[in-house]
Amino acid sequence: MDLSKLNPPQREAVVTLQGPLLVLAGAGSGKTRVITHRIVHLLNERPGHLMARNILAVTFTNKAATEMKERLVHMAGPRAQGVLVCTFHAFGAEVLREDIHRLGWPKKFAIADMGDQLANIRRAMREHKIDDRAFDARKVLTLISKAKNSGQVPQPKPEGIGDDYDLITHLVYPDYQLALKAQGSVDFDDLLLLPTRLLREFPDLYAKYTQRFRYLLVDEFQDTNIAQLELLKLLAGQQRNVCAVGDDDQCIYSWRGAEVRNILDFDRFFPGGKEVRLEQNYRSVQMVLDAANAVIAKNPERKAKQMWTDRKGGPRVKVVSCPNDEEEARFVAHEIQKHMSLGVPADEIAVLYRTNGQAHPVEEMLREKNIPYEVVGGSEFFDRREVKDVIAYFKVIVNKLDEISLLRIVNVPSRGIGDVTMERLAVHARGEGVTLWTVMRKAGDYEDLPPGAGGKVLEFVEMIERYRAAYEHGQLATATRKLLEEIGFAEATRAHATSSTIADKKLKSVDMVINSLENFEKREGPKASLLTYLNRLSLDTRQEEEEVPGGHRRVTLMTVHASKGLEYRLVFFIGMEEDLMPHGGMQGEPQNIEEERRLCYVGITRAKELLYLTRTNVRTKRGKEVPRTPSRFLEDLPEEVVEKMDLEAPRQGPPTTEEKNFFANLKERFKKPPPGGSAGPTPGRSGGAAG
Ligand SMILES: Nc1ncnc2c1ncn2[C@@H]1O[C@H](COP(=O)(O)OP(=O)(O)OP(=O)(O)O)[C@@H](O)[C@H]1O
Ligand SMILES: [Mg+2]
Repeated sequence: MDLSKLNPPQREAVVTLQGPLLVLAGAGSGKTRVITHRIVHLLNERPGHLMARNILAVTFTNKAATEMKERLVHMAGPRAQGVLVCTFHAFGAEVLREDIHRLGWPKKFAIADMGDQLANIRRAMREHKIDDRAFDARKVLTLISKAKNSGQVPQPKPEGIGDDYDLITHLVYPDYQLALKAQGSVDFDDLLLLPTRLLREFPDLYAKYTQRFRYLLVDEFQDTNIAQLELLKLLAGQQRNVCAVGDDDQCIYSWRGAEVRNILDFDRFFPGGKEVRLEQNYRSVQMVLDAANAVIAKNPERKAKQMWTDRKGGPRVKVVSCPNDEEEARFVAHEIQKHMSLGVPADEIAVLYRTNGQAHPVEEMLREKNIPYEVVGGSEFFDRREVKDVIAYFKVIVNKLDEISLLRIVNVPSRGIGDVTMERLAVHARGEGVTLWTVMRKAGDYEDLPPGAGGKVLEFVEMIERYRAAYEHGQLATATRKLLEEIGFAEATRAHATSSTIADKKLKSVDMVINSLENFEKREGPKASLLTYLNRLSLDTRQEEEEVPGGHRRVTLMTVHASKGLEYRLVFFIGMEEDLMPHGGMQGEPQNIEEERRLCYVGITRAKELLYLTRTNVRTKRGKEVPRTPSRFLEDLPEEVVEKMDLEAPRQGPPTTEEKNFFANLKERFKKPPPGGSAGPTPGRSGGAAG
């Protein structure tokens, strides 16, 4: 590897191999690049006969992990295959796959999704006689998750001060945990907490993992939570070869438990290490960088950073006022079309927004103009009812303890097994102290079931067991087609849908599940199992894409949260208004204005060459027109970096000479991504909730 492609502080970070190392630096300064180069350097130097499998690199999203792995293989050849690159959660799942039985879970544990979690919480609430319509189970789940991520058991606040939710959470939490375990499941937070327990409680496992992972690297360290830090500290062992890179100005997940102190107090958690600062920004032109710096400078309590770029000038940041959201979308689509005709590839263009709901108008306009695009995350594909049903079948087939999924599908499509039957069976299960599945297998023995119900339950059980065996032989897609055929899924869907178009849409979603199984089998080869498929799904809820013409080169639409770490030549940051950016501004002051500001900074710093900040005067909300106020962040932009445009008096027509020249110059330079660069241009879905 050519170390001359790094600047001196980057090089220092790459070649300092022993002990803790923190790289704290602003956006686009090459932090991710330091990680990839450091790994390649490790593979070359092989300190202490190091092997690729001794290296663990942790990224924030699955997509980032895949990209980093590809880049490593590109840079270092096939030997890089052995490096484990994944998110903290995927890493936890891997550890649990091998050793969770030590804690009393079945080896084939399942990962509960949000639906499973909420169902368990509602059930526990009902058992405590708490009305699950009066109290929001989601809120309880958030509180449980917060407590778990900060390494605590939820406790009600001292008497008199705590509110109802604290108390409910405290009551429900133990039942929730027990239920998950009884179902052979873990939740997302357990993917961090249980591995930590394994390393703490079993010295042999501590030895196994600390000996295996001799070098640890963590990207986006500012958005790690306490549970992740704990796991990292344990994994670091005595050698403490931990390299963390991040930017405190980009901590944007504190609402989900990210703890910026992890990076600010790195030296306290890993004493005696080295800290490297990077100051040159290689991503953005001066105009964009100036805008970003001006916005973030207003945050108090940040580690001040000097950032400079030698990409002087560049076109000014375009601040565009639009009469309404439709016009905003039309403008964005029009500009995208214009730049594409100037030679900017679609996958170098991104549209960013604060909330998923803002994507729809833009999508419509892009479709109208036949511009290929993809929406990252935000799709409720796996929330669609029919998709959930099919997945629930998979879950039951893999794990008979999964009662939540079992109850979901036992009568879907309807097969004459009603609520009364299942309630009675549940009573028997509780009475005998066995699982629901166990009593279902002998449903014929119970006399209190409605007439004929016992036989139907037995038929269902027989079928599931038959498929359990069938899926053992791989051929997942084929088995699924058979299963759906046998249960009459298509007919039932048609019979229940209000129109044939809706039925077609639903069945198409199911086809997409089968497609994704097929792709999975192709990727994994003979070792593809339904269980690993399900685990992949829970770790990477990437939207299954609908067919879009235009192949891989597409414009990307995503939330600012999902855009972390990525870069595009052209960025449209839409909805720069109070109440959106910052979210919850105006009427209710934003809960965390500093975090909103960081989010704004993250969005701006995705742009390499040209940035559009758009806003509307009026936005349609549930059919009503709501007047809008410009974002306070727009006021922070220095006048000399901004070009204002008002669409009430639209500036139509061909690109300005300024733009033309700029792109002509850059066309050559950006034909290929610079070798060894790090942030790939085509993002998928953030682990969003994952990571
Ligand atoms: N020394 C360098 N020479 C040339 N290009 C560089 C250098 N360092 C980084 N780059 C390029 O700068 C861009 C930004 O780098 P990178 O994505 O690693 O930054 P980052 O600090 O991780 O940003 P973020 O904070 O947004 O994650 C990439 O295109 C990368 O290839
Ligand atoms: Mg990065």
